[in-house]
Amino acid sequence: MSDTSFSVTAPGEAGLRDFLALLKPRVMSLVVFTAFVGLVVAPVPVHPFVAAVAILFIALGGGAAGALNMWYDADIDRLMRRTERRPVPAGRVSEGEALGFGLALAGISCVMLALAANVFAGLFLAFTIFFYVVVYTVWLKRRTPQNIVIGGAAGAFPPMIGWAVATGGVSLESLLMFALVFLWTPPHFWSLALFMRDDYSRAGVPMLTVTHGRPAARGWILAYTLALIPASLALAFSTVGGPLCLTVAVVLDALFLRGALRLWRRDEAVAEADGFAAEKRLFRFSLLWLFGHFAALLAERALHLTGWGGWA
Ligand code: HEM
Ligand SMILES: CC(C)=CCC/C(C)=C/CC/C(C)=C/COP(=O)(O)OP(=O)(O)O
Repeated sequence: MSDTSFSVTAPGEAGLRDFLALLKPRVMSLVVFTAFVGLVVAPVPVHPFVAAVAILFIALGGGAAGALNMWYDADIDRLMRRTERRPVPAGRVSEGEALGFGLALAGISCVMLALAANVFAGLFLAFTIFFYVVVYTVWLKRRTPQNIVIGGAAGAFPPMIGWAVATGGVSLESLLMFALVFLWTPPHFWSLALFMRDDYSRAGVPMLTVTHGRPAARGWILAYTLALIPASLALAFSTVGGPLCLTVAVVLDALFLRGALRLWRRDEAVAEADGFAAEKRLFRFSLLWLFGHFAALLAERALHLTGWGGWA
């Protein structure tokens, strides 16, 4: 995420980089990539200009959600080392500016997506922003360790939005892409929460590692990784998958499972002593895992256009 972006501006003096940081550009890059793949693999071709405009507004909508999240979370972001330098807690952007910026961008992106693509896609983007900001950030994040499981749905909607841009609707394939991101979110986030537990504890955010301890989180990471495997294979065998997707899925799933098993077996004292190296590795690998699956869908589609790829 973009909280690591530094600015030379003094407190109260917002620079362009600060407003860019409000969009959480690093996280949103993968969100937007999954939306792009959802759009491209759909069976209805989209004019390249419409596709480019749609992706731009999905990116801006995702960024708006990030800005609204940072507006609401400024108090807890101030208490965590990872987030204390963000524009709002650091005082470079006021809460009012972040709120206004987020709301304006959210409104513009949803309306423009509805006009450029279709009303369903625009409403779906609005619902996703609502889900991330209101359901996850405002309602669940500070209340329950299930926050990221339920709230994670927001991050899983973008490939469905991409699909909706092309088709105007929902399908089994777009639901399988949703399931892939939805089941991936807990191992993605909880592996990070294993080595960031103290930050969340300081801020009073009830992440699983704080409320139930690290050993429980290790067990849940393994459980979700096991659930992720059938979802990834089902997607590979669907109409948007093919032999390439299946190969990538088998390799990445095996590596993810190996990493999750390793974390599960780890002794807490050993993990603490080596600075949570294996946990950090699995977190980084989770990003590669998701990117790899969606890149494989894209490659399968490209092969399909040349007469190869796909199951048919
Ligand atoms: C509720 C769901 C999620 C939670 C709680 C979560 C949480 C986090 C956190 C706390 C970080 C560390 C960011 C930092 O450097 O400060 C992170 C990194 C990241 N997340 Fe997630 N995440 C979620 C869903 C997603 C989704 C759906 C995607 C993309 C599809 C995603 C992509 C990324 C990426 C690309 C990074 C690395 C950013 C970097 O390079 O620093 N995350 N996530
Ligand atoms: C198109 C669209 C609207 C997309 C939204 C996609 C989305 C919800 C992605 C989730 C990304 C994320 C960083 C969640 C963590 O928030 P956090 O508040 O727990 O993380 P933080 O502590 O780093 O702020």
